[in-house]
Amino acid sequence: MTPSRATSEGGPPSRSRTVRAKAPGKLNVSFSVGPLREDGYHSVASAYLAVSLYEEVSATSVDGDGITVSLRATDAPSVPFAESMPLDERNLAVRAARLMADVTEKPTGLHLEITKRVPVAGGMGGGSADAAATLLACDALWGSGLSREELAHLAAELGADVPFALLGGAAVGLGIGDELTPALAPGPLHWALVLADFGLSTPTVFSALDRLRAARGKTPEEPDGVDPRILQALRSGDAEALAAVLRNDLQPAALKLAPQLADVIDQGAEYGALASLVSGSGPTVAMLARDEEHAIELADRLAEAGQNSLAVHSPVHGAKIVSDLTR
Ligand SMILES: C[C@@](CO)(OP(=O)(O)O)[C@H](O)COP(=O)(O)OP(=O)(O)OC[C@H]1O[C@@H](n2ccc(N)nc2=O)[C@H](O)[C@@H]1O
Ligand SMILES: Nc1ncnc2c1ncn2[C@@H]1O[C@H](COP(=O)(O)OP(=O)(O)O)[C@@H](O)[C@H]1O
Repeated sequence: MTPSRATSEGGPPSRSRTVRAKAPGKLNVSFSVGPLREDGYHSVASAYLAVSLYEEVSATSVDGDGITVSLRATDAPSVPFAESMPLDERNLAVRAARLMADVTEKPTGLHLEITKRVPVAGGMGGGSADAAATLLACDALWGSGLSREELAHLAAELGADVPFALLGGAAVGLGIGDELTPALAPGPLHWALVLADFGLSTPTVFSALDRLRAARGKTPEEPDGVDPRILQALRSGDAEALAAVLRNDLQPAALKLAPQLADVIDQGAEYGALASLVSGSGPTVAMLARDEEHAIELADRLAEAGQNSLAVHSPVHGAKIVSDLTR
């Protein structure tokens, strides 16, 4: 889609500059959920891994003021209903640009074009990756010169997962998932992902978990960090050790809302995945493989069986600038 561009009437078209940035989707290889807090969030302990599925955002300076956004047709045919992404002020990339403009007191006049590769509402933080890439792109475009730390503060205002999309690699997230400590994970770890043809809303999945716990008379404890065995498995890049300790407290709630995901998890076991896990609030299912060849083989078999699947690796870098062009 071509960005609509307002030019000053009668005058020559202004030169425009485009900064392109990319940021990765994520998996939570461990996700412990504590009690519901007064602000509507849950305290969590998350072990994040950035995966090789990247969102890209092109930020172009345009005449006039206002922020517009469009979806770029992607070369990855696998993103289900990418067009369901909101193309207005609700878009996380637009919210990120608006926040940058407010904080740095820059005039807006901006068009954002998003290349979507991470499934929408898939539990892989695609919108968060768009927000992180936008923060970086706008910082460069407007010459704001914010530090990584200042950008991380802005990221946390946009959503629990946004700081990790900025950081990338592997990290432990406490608080609501936004208080990050990088983790050692030389990797590589290889996965087959199964993308669903529907989305799950993050708040709905958290609420479903609260209801499941209430029905069982369970009061959740404050999470006291990530299981050291997870961090050890990440440090050693040992896929089999990691497979034995993967954890996602949201999984039972996602399965309650979308029972068909249990079949996908069973399929992973049948096809020889080391372990299968719902990613974040779902519905994407991540299957851990022994190595790259195994991940590709798994993804191929799943595709033959009619699933929308692809192989990815982790960890990968966080948000970064890809190009900076003036035309
Ligand atoms: C579950 C996780 C796991 O990484 O990812 P996704 O499955 O969404 O990708 C995250 O916690 C999601 O992070 P993110 O998607 O950025 O959440 P936000 O926009 O900040 O919050 C959306 C809503 O989710 C719920 N929420 C989110 C984070 C958290 N620690 N507790 C919550 O209860 C709240 O209802 C909140 O209003
Ligand atoms: N840039 C964006 N990309 C995707 N979804 C977005 C974006 N901005 C806002 N949204 C809204 O946020 C919801 C969840 O976004 P997403 O990050 O894709 O999933 P998840 O939170 O499951 O990782 C979507 O259903 C969509 O309505």
